[in-house]
Amino acid sequence: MHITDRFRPSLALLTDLYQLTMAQGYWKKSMAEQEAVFHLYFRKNPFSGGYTVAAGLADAIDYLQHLKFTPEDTAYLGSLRGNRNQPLFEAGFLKYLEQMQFTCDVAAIPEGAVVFPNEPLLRISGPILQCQLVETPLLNIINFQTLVATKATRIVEAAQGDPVMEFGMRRAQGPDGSLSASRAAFIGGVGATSNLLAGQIFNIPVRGTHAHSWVMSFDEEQDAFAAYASVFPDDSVFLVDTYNTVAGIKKAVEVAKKLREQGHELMGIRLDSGDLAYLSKEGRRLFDEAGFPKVSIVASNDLDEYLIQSLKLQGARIDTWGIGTKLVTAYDQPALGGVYKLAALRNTSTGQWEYKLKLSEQLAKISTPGIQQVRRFYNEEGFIADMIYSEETSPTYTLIDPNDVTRRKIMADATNFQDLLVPVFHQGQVVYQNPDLRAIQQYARHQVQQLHETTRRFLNPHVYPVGLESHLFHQKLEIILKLRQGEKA
Ligand SMILES: Nc1ncnc2c1ncn2[C@@H]1O[C@H](COP(=O)(O)OP(=O)(O)OP(=O)(O)O)[C@@H](O)[C@H]1O
Ligand SMILES: O=P(O)(O)OC[C@H]1O[C@H](OP(=O)(O)OP(=O)(O)O)[C@H](O)[C@@H]1O
Ligand SMILES: O=C(O)c1cccnc1
Repeated sequence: MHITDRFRPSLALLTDLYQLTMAQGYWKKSMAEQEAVFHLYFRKNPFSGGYTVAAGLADAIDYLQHLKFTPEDTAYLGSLRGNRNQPLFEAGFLKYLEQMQFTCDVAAIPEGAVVFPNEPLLRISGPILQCQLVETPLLNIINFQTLVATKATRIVEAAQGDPVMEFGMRRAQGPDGSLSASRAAFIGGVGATSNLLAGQIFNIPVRGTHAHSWVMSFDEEQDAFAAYASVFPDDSVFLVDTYNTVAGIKKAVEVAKKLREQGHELMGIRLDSGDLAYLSKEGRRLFDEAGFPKVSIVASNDLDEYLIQSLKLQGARIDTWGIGTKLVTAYDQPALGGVYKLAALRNTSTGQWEYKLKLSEQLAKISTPGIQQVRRFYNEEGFIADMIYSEETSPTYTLIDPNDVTRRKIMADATNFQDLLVPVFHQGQVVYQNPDLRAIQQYARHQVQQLHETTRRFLNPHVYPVGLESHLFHQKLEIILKLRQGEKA
C-alpha cells in the first residue's frame, strides 16, 4: 500500500495550475507529443550534512501509475475561468486530458541510496506535456521523504545502535505529512513508530508508552503506574516525570518489584523533561540497585541528532530514543529544495536531441543538460566519487567539478562502478519492483556505511566528489557561452 492510495480514484489535479496551462499551450501549439527529458535533483545536502538519503520513489511510482484525469477532474478544470470570465481550458484539450495515458520512460535512483547535490534522482523522458504535468507532485513526494529519511539517518547515526522510535505525528505537517514522515523515518533507520496508520499501511513496527494525562488522572502517581501495569503487565513503560522525576523513578521501582512478584517484568521508564543525562544515570542506578538491570530507559523531549550526541558525551544511560518534532518536521531545514529541470528536447525536424539548460547568475544554479546517468566509483573501502554523464556519449573517466573547473579527478584505474539510475517505467509501464520497506532500510544503512566517516560527520563534513564527465562538462560550457552571447545581442 502507498500513501497516495488514500487519495484515489484520482490524483491528477495534485499539481500546480501552471502545469495545466502550459499543457494546454503545448497541446494547442502541437508540441504536446514532442519528446523531452527532465531531471529531478537538489543542489545542497540538507542540514549542512555531507550526504542525502533518497526516499519516496515507491509513492512516486504509485502516483505515476495511476495518473488519469477523471470526468470529475476535467469538469472542474472546465469550470475555471480567466480574467474575462472566459473558460480557461478548451473542451478539446479537456477531452485530450481524459484520453491521455502515461507513456513516459522513467529512470530513478532506488530508495535508500545515498545521493549528492546535482545528481538526478529521477529522469523522466517522453511527451513534454506529460513530463511537465508531473513535476510538482514528484517534487512534493521526493523532496519531503528524502529530507526526512536523511534526518532520520543522522539521528540513528547519533544513537550509535540504540533503538530510535518515531513519535512525531502530533507535530507533523498534516495527516499525509505524518504518514510520509513515518515511512521516510523508517527508511532512515528508525525502528518503530507510534503512528498506527503508518504501521498498518507500511508494516512498520508500532511502539508506545503512555502520556502524562494517565498519571494525572489518578490521585497518586504510584497508583497510575500500578493500574497501567495491571492492564499491560508485560508491556509497560512508565512516564516518570509528571511531578518529581526522581520520586517518580522510585515509585516505578516499587511497582516493578510488585510486578515481579506476580511473574512479570517492567519493560522500562520514560524521561520527558529535566536533565536527561543526570536523570538517566540516576534512574539506571536506582533500578540496578533494586535488581532491575534490564529495565530500559527511554528518553524524549525535543531531541535531535545534536542532543543525542551531547547526551552520549555526557555519559547518559539512555537505552532508547523517542523522537518527534525535530524528525518529522525536519526542524532545522524544513525543505530539501529539489528542482525539476528540462535537459533535452527532441528536434522534430532532425530527430536529434537538443540539449537545454537554465542560466543563472550563480554558476551552481545553472542546470545540466543531457540525458543524464550517474556512475558511482567504489572500492572495498567504500564509495570514491560519482560522475554525471550523458547516456548519449560513451563516458570518459575524467570528472570535472562544475563549480570549479580546476578541480578534476581521473578515475581511469577504478574498475568498480555502478550506474545508479535504473529503469522504472518503460513507455508508461512499470518495469521496477519496489523492494520491501525493511530491505530499503537495510540498503540505506549499508549505503551510509560506504561513506567515509569524514563525509558522515555532522560538523563541516568532507565534500564527497561529484563531477561532470568531461564531454558533458564541455557540452554544458559550450551551451552556456552560446546563451551568454545571445544575452549580449
Ligand atoms: N543533559 C542535557 N544536556 C543538554 N540538553 C538537555 C539535557 N537534558 C535535557 N536537555 C534538552 O534541553 C531542552 C530543555 O529541556 P527541559 O526539560 O529543561 O525543558 P522543558 O522541555 O521546557 O521542560 P518541561 O517539559 O518540564 O517544561 C530539551 O530539548 C531537552 O531535550
Ligand atoms: O518531544 P518530541 O521529540 O516532539 O517527541 C514527542 C513528544 O510528544 C509528547 O509530548 P506531549 O507534551 O505532546 O504529550 P505528553 O503529555 O504525552 O508528554 C511526548 O511526551 C514527547 O515529548
Ligand atoms: O508512546 C509514546 O510515548 C509517545 C507517543 C507519541 C508522542 N510522544 C510519546
